Amino acid sequence: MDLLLTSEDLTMIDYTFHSDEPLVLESGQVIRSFDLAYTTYGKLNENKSNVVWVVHALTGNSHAAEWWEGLIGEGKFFDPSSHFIICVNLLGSNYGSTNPLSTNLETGNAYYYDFPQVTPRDLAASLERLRKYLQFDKIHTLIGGSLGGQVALEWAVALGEKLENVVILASTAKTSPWVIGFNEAQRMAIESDPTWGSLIPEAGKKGLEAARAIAMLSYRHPDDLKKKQTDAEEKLNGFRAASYLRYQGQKLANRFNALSYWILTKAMDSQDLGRGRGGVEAALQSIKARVLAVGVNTDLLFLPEESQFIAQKSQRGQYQEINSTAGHDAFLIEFGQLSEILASFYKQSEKA
Ligand SMILES: CC(=O)SCCNC(=O)CCNC(=O)[C@H](O)C(C)(C)COP(=O)(O)OP(=O)(O)OC[C@H]1O[C@@H](n2cnc3c(N)ncnc32)[C@H](O)[C@@H]1OP(=O)(O)O
Ligand SMILES: N[C@@H](CCO)C(=O)O
Repeated sequence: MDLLLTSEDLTMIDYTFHSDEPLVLESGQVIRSFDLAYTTYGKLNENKSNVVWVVHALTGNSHAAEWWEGLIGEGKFFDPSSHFIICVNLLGSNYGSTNPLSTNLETGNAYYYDFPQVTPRDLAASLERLRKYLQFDKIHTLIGGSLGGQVALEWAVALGEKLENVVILASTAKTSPWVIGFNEAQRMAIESDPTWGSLIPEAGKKGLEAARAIAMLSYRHPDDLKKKQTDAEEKLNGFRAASYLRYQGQKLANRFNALSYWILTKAMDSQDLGRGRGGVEAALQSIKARVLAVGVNTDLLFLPEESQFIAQKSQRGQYQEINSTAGHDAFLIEFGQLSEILASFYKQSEKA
């Protein structure tokens, strides 16, 4: 496909990529064919050297300029007038890519609970299909946070010299028991929904509300809740923090599917960059690109030490920290700091 011809202006364009070639997953299972919904912003330059590939987090979608509005857009750090920005809805997610509600070609019915387990490495392999299709021999920057960072790290190892810079935000090279525990508690909440197990698209919806409420406690910091959810008046019931979590649960359940949530939290759990590569350190050392790992000082989920480790063990790694009371989700919120951190990272590469 010639994106030089299709991206004549700087507006957002939505596409769907279809792969007919079977994808063999780490588990040994095979997805016979799949779709990836993706969105581009800006215009590819002639030597295709301005590609910025964004990988979204757990419940994100390909509309990166919406959920990262402080970072992508006219006058923003990643400006479509100079960068060609692409973001793909991850396989398994319900924003247009093949997911548990899609048709399983083996049966002719929707996958539902038969959707195969996917890992961040599998998700990276699906992105690689699209890169080849688009004939991008180089990616200038690959950037992702949280689950998106896990996928980006996996892809950075596989891309080798084809990748120049990788930015990993609030993420990890190997999922900690703490994160797996949070995710398991959320899946237990989904399982306890009496509709879970039935073949309806809304299966597990109430359970997903509870799962998101649990997750929010890991995405925020106690100081953030104290600042925003303290009750002014004396009371015995009806606390702000309680209605906040209930609201957040409903907000997610109204836009996200519990089966996709299940698949993607399982993917998050399974991250081990060193699997089959002689360990995590060896895998990080094998990355050829410059690596910027960014932690959040108040992240209670993916700890800053995990980002520091990525930077320390990568050959060309550096660490920066976001200071925020927002907790883990600061990578989706603190645009000013993120822009400064990125500017300083690229400035150094100009000097090198
Ligand atoms: C269609 C799509 O949305 S696509 C996917 C986009 N999402 C993503 O990519 C995922 C990444 N984004 C996120 O996780 C989030 O949007 C974040 C982290 C960036 C910001 O989170 P938010 O929920 O907007 O912020 P915050 O935690 O401050 O909560 C604010 C919301 O809670 C509501 N709220 C705050 N306090 C209370 C309370 N005590 N009781 C009830 N509701 C409350 C606010 O009214 C506000 O509601 P709104 O979202 O309807 O405007
Ligand atoms: N808040 C993020 C998850 C944390 O990385 C999301 O909903 O995708």
